[in-house]
Amino acid sequence: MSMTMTEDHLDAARVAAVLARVTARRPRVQCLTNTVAQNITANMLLAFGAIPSMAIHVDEVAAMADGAGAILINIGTINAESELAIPKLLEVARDKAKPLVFDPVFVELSPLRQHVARQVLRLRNIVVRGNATEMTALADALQAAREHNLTLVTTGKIDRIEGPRGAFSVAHGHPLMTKVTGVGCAAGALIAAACAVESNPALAAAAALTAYGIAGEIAAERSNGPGSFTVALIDALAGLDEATLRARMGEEG
Ligand SMILES: Nc1ncnc2c1ncn2[C@@H]1O[C@H](COP(=O)(O)OP(=O)(O)OP(=O)(O)O)[C@@H](O)[C@H]1O
Ligand SMILES: Cc1ncsc1CCO
Ligand SMILES: [Mg+2]
Repeated sequence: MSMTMTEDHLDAARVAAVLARVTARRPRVQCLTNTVAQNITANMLLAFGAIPSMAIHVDEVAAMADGAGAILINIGTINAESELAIPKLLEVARDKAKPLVFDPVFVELSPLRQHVARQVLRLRNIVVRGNATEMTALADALQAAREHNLTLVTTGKIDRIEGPRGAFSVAHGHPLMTKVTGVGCAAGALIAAACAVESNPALAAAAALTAYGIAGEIAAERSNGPGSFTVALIDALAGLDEATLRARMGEEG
């Protein structure tokens, strides 16, 4: 997606303020996500200070989402049952005005995923987080959905965030983040947790991705490859403080 707005500036204090609200309020994020990324997503949410719930049964997802601070829908391993659970989550998000983050995993690869993504994109006020391939495959539907307050988050070497109330670029992170499956999926969950405590979704996404990217930079310095990087990423996210954010964001002195 091309940037059409002047970008906002994010400083360490604003990131730290969002992180502090997550830690203080411990929002629960109801995640309907893929079977590959469930574990890393739940652990990353805990490291971030949030509470994961990974319920998937079609007859209980609405109840589970009802008291949650935010909802994540990720179609990475969509199956016949989760296809039916998705509309139930959309209904709760709409009726209870809950933040909803949608991750259109591999939407470029199948007509079913295209169909489901377009159903989800009919909902107002959602955040869509995908990589460049996924966001490009949905370009027309994303463009149309901007009419109803969509926030677009395209991750990669530089994360691009664009919503009705602001636009940000986040240049933090490390290439090892692409060598562990589910790191992108977990990013969507962190954005959802931030949206539970920050009403501007673009700011919430930028704060979450800045924290995640900086945790990735720290983890890369402490690890020897993708396996140890995964553990180090969880540790680094859990250990982030405002002084570290300031130093990594060039605000020292
Ligand atoms: N080349 C890179 N350098 C630094 N950070 C990166 C790079 N590529 C991705 N990231 C970071 O990795 C995280 C995941 O983004 P990515 O775009 O790789 O997700 P994804 O492709 O959906 O991943 P997956 O589906 O495998 O979980 C983001 O926080 C992003 O900023
Ligand atoms: C590898 C994989 N396959 C379906 S979902 C997933 C996790 C990364 O998106
Ligand atoms: Mg992905």
